[in-house]
Amino acid sequence: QQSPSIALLQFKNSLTKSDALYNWNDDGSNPCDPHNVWVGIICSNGIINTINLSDMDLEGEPDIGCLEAIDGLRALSIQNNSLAGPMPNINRLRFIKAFYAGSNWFTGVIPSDFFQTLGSLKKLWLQHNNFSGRIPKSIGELPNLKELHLEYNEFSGPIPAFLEPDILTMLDLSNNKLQGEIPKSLNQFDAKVFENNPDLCGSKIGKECNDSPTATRQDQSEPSTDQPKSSVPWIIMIVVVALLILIILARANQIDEDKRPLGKGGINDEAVVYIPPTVTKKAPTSSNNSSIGNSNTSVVGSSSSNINTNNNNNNNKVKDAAPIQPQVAPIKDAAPAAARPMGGLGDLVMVNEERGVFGLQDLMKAAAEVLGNGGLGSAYKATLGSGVSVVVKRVREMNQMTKEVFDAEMKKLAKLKHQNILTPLAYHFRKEEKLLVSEYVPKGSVLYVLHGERGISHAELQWDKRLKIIKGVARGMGFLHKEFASYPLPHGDLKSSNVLIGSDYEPLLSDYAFYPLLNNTPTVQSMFAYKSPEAILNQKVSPKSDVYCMGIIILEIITGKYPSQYYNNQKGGTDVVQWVKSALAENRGKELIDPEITASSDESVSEMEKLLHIGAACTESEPDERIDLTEAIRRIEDVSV
Ligand SMILES: Nc1ncnc2c1ncn2[C@@H]1O[C@H](COP(=O)(O)OP(=O)(O)OP(=O)(O)O)[C@@H](O)[C@H]1O
Repeated sequence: QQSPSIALLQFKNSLTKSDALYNWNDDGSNPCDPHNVWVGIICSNGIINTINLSDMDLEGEPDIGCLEAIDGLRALSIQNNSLAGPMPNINRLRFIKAFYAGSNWFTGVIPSDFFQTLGSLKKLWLQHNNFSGRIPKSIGELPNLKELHLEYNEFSGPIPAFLEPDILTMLDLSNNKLQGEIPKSLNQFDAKVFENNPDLCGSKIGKECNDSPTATRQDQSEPSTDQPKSSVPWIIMIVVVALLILIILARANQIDEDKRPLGKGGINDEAVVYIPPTVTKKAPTSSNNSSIGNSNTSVVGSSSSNINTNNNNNNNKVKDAAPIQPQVAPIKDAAPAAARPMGGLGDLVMVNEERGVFGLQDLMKAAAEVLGNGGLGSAYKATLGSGVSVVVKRVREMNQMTKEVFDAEMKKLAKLKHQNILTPLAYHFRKEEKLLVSEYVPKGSVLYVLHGERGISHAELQWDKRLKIIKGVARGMGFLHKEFASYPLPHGDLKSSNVLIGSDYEPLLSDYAFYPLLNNTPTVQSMFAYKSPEAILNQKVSPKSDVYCMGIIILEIITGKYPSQYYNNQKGGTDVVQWVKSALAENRGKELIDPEITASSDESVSEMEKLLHIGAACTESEPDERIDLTEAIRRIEDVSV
């Protein structure tokens, strides 16, 4: 059998652009050599178990099958590149558990039985590609499948039957061309995961299925081929109609800027504009993809003439910045500030010039990527001409706010100085648009590093780092509770996606102190503090609700489990509160600690257990019985590495 290094080189040779893999060389070096580990390779005890090639600007048609020679390989990510061709031959990696191939240019029909050999597969991420035809039946037959992302493709036909729907905790089939009835076995998922499939029906999305051939097709036996009927005439028709709409929109826009949905309030932002992700992906330079970059591209976001319509020249890529965003409908919201015209819209107010001074014009010119669309609004990463990357958060429903109140709140936030608090850099206020700009933190959030791709940062998330993060979160919370002592919720939205990992693993809290800005709007309910038992039971929140949120993070970090509390319906993830509570009652706390941290720090298990107890005390369901923040911080500070 081939050696792992030969297999890796063969894989590299299948690519037409692989500059990032600069130390993958045929020089007898060992990919796991701790002094010169090959880029993207993650080893455990000298054996390759993960290959993480996300975001490496790779191009070509990857030969993944040759990696079957790497026995220990369990996770592979090629996400966010410009790879193309048919579905890569991952089916030769019979022991693979996680495969991430989102945001590339893969095309074509995947054979129905393609996944048959992949009985160990738990995570399959193929979103934002151009796959077509039916969702392979064999996906539904995977016995261990937990996460399935197929959104933003061209899949058609019925949703296949899932043999193990209860195991499936994360699913997104939105933005395809699926047809027929949504299987009842998928009822645990939010309607969002099926949206933008005009021909789907079922009680889940409130659309009755009639007996039309479309609606009943999934009950019939599968046709002999997965290929849908010729769609060429339809495509021509759609393109013509789209062009007509565009021309009309462009005219309307010229006539009266204020009549655009984004120009005036009153129209639901979500219904108005979205950036088709295939438009913002970077097309591979080596393959002939011209059709992707032209007529489609002019549809971007709105009728703005400022948008860069030449896809081959722009660097925008839809980035799956946080692969774990279960309650989020990604990439569907208004165009980023960076992609909209600013005529007469006022400018940014800079409140912190440490990262330089910039204005809306600079944001407009910046390469923008969608990071996500959370409960409070959507977030974009924009890389300015100066090379500085910032995050623009477009917050929903702050419309009742007067400019004076908003200014005052922003200035308060800008003054905060604490090593565990991310302070804003700038903001923008218009009656119908509020933007908050902050520094982009490259490592991402605790959510991402802990549960997302098992990359280098994850491997580094050992006991000492986890303790550092928990202490930093506690210190940041202590600071916010002093600064905003009069607020019912000094933070309000503390959860692992709002804890960013700064340099040297010092955590930075973000999205805090929004309560006064959101109060009296439905959006306030999206804050995580509203998932505390007192809020669920009687809509009451208090600073103790923040303590509950902190407890969830502590339990999440120590157990390594994704808390069910982050889901809207609590039907996925682990109920960390109950799980820890019952285990502690039976003196079994040790069993719950993430084996990834006990393996290398066995001597510290008793300290880890202390944190489980603190987490449990913070998540007591009765606020009166819940430990208060000062006491929690004191106990956390007592824990040592
Ligand atoms: N400054 C930043 N640097 C790097 N990543 C960020 C930054 N701000 C946000 N993110 C990441 O971008 C993604 C989207 O953020 P966003 O705040 O919109 O969603 P969220 O945290 O999931 O939900 P919510 O809106 O309820 O806070 C999250 O995964 C978040 O961790």
